[in-house]
Amino acid sequence: MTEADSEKVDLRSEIPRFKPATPPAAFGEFVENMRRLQDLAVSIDAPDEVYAAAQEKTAELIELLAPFEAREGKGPANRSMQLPGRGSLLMPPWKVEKFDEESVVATGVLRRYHLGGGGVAHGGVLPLIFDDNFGMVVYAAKRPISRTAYLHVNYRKVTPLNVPLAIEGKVDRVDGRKTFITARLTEEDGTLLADGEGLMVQLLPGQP
Ligand SMILES: CCCCCCCCCCCCCC(=O)SCCNC(=O)CCNC(=O)[C@H](O)C(C)(C)COP(=O)(O)OP(=O)(O)OC[C@H]1O[C@@H](n2cnc3c(N)ncnc32)[C@H](O)[C@@H]1OP(=O)(O)O
Repeated sequence: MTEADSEKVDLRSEIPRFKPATPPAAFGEFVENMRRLQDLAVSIDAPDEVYAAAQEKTAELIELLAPFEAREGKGPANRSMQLPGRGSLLMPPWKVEKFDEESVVATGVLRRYHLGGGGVAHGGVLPLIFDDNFGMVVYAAKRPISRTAYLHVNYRKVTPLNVPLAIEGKVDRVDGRKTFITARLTEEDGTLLADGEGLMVQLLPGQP
């Protein structure tokens, strides 16, 4: 078996196996600094010389990091379960609080770089949170590896920034290859902000 073959799941599908990572000590702080940079990049109103200095520093950073670019599943980003958002900058920095067959709960805040307009979260961020939750529900419920066929979000109230939020998703029903999942996004006091439903379809061998 080649190294590439050993990274495939043979019993359920051929998509890459999810392998949790134990990140190097400085990785978590590096990601948090990158998140802070994202907050600043979307919010600062600085003089030209500040942008010029920042541009030089970011160019240095790119030069430092570029030689270490690795294929999917090799670096710690997206696989570090103990870090907010699994250490992925794509994901909001939320922590998984519950991960079992009954449900998956994640909590966290949305921050400045998630701003849509009017001081509240961009509507497009919510499907990302729901989709990620659905993916974890499929894993936690030990359903076969699946992809999202559809995802429907009902926006019940605007979603505030910098306020503790929680999403809880669970399997609603199963029909052959199809797993239907429902989830609710709430504030700490239980106020419903959005609810969603999705269909995850089991991948067949050979499906990407
Ligand atoms: C420790 C572990 C931690 C884990 C952490 C990791 C978390 C990571 C989380 C990341 C998570 C990210 C996750 C992501 O974001 S996955 C990325 C987003 N999703 C995609 O890119 C999927 C693209 N689409 C496809 O690949 C195919 O269309 C799929 C595979 C979905 C189905 O194509 P396939 O050719 O295989 O199947 P089929 O067409 O015969 O359909 C099969 C059945 O399904 C029914 N159907 C299909 N579509 C729909 C629809 N739209 N509405 C209603 N029904 C629909 C269909 O009627 C049929 O039903 P039935 O006639 O049998 O009754």
